[in-house]
Amino acid sequence: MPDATVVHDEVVMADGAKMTARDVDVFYGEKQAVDKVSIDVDSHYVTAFIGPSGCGKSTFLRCFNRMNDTIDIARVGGRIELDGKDIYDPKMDVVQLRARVGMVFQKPNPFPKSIYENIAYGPRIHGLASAKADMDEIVERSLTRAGLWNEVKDRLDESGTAMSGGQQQRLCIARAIAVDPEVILMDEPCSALDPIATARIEELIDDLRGNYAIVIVTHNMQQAARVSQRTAFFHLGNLVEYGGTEAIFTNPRADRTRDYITGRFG
Ligand SMILES: Nc1ncnc2c1ncn2[C@@H]1O[C@H](COP(=O)(O)OP(=O)(O)OP(=O)(O)O)[C@@H](O)[C@H]1O
Repeated sequence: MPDATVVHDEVVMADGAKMTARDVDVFYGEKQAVDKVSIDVDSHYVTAFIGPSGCGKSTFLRCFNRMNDTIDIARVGGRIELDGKDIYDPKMDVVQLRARVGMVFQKPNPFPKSIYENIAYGPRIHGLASAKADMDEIVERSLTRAGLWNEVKDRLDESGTAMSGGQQQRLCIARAIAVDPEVILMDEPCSALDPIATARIEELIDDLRGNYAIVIVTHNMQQAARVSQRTAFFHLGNLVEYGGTEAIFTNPRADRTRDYITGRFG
């Protein structure tokens, strides 16, 4: 029986959370990867999920927009709500859910289409633009927000896959933004990037903060400390401790958190 999660007062939300997870379990076949995890995600902050490799942080992240549905052997239990609505309700439209809860992956994965089409695809299938001028505006706004417009405005017809890795990742963030999400999930978004491209993504995350609830999985503790205001520490499928980032890094309360932060394991 794991110890109960240590939850700091700072992360208890008076005015309701954007997303909540309650007693979430995930199994891959017989193997349990996430064990009774409960957490609230605030819309105003960046929340970092940290912990040693294999602790279940990516698996848990994928529960928030039902990405685990795409893995045959994955089974999710417990309850996850977005604005108080059960996202695993059979009536939930998963395509709609994934527009509201967007995702950016470890490896930039632009479509093999033009830069313009990478952004326009989502708004088109969701019917967000009726005229070409509306679509042009969405494309410009999304690329501007992702800090990419000035670099690409004269080559919107070029392929998204011909850009640098860092630009591709910002394109993927622009693509997520284009459908007006409320939550953006980022699964190790910088792990394939060099330090300069990483710094730009970290700045971008900071710029986006407040407009979207952002949840980022990272095994880079310095990155979690730089970009997040909330940190959740996972170990062996358990959520060990959840609190303000500064408190987690300077004054952790659980022994397992302290050992990880001070480099004693993981
Ligand atoms: N598609 C899958 N099929 C079977 N087992 C999986 C699958 N994905 C993850 N696992 C297992 O679930 C556990 C948790 O993995 P997960 O990737 O969520 O951890 P993580 O904390 O994000 O690790 P990392 O930082 O290495 O990505 C691990 O034991 C992993 O081997």
